[in-house]
Amino acid sequence: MGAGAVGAATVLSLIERGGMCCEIVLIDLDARRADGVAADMRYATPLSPLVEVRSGGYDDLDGAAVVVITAGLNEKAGGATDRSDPEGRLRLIAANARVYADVVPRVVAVAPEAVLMVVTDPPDPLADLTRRLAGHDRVFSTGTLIDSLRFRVHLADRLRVRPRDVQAMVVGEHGTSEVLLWSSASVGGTPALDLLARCPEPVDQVRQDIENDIRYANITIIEGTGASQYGIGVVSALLVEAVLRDERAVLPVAAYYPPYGVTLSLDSVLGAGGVQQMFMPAMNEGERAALERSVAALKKAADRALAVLRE
Ligand SMILES: NC(=O)c1ccc[n+]([C@@H]2O[C@H](COP(=O)([O-])OP(=O)(O)OC[C@H]3O[C@@H](n4cnc5c(N)ncnc54)[C@H](O)[C@@H]3O)[C@@H](O)[C@H]2O)c1
Repeated sequence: MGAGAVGAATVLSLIERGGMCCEIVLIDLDARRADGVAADMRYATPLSPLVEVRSGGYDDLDGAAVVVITAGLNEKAGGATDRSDPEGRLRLIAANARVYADVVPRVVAVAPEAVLMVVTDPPDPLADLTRRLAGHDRVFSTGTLIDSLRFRVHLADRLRVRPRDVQAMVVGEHGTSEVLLWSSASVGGTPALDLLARCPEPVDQVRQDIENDIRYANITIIEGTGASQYGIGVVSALLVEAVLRDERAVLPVAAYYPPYGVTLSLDSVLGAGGVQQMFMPAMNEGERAALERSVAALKKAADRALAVLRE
């Protein structure tokens, strides 16, 4: 759902990773856009493992295993590109909640068994709204996986190692209140903070710089290209695969966590049916307090999303 920048990047990544999907249908309010993107992608399929890519309408979701929802305003269109604005992506909540109030019931009517993956910003409160609209729990959002990858990339840069070998996680909101788990970040078996302490720059300054790079990465990208799309496209394709293959992959994606009564990212086990279990990762006192603040921000945001249903 949504054949814009993120939807298109997700489909391209699914085609290139290959082999998981036999049929991909692109749907957009702008049917000509969905037609154009699908036609463009289809011409690449002779070079990929067998997959059918086409545009369609809601009826074509009959039997879908996963529905990826990227429909809605992005940060640039919704005026959420000011680094000094504590709201960040939450500025998009009312507009995109209205889009979801339109889209989700129609998706669920045709594809009642599908797992619903929320990508549209702000993804965590929109996942709460989606659960409510869908009337089931097979709902998750891409959460802070993209932020965690950004954390790994920036740490790797500073430490001059490859990002694949850095373990680092961001939890809570995919947004300004997100929490970087510095206390457990590591390279091989060594704490990342110990390694940073060997670098010439003061550790506090490096931490601050990395936090800013991650928290506002979307804005940096948008200033250059108008839409953050390629990284999230790869992430979305990987998550679709984890569901279709019942991988039980442990990833920081967001799902409803009953002890907090809200959707947020923790260690989530992703497989058939969506998120199957969630664990609270190890964190120090400061990180725990920051997570509580993120939960409070997410609860308010979820209420704002639900308020759209009462309009
Ligand atoms: N979760 C993440 O980490 C992450 C990362 C990047 C972008 N995003 C978000 O993803 C969303 C999409 O971004 P984009 O850059 O692709 O935007 P875009 O404007 O390129 O595409 C959005 C598409 O949604 C369609 N749309 C709008 N309302 C619709 C409706 N009611 N039914 C069907 N289609 C509808 C539009 O026609 C458009 O083609 C934004 O909210 C953006 O902020 C999230």
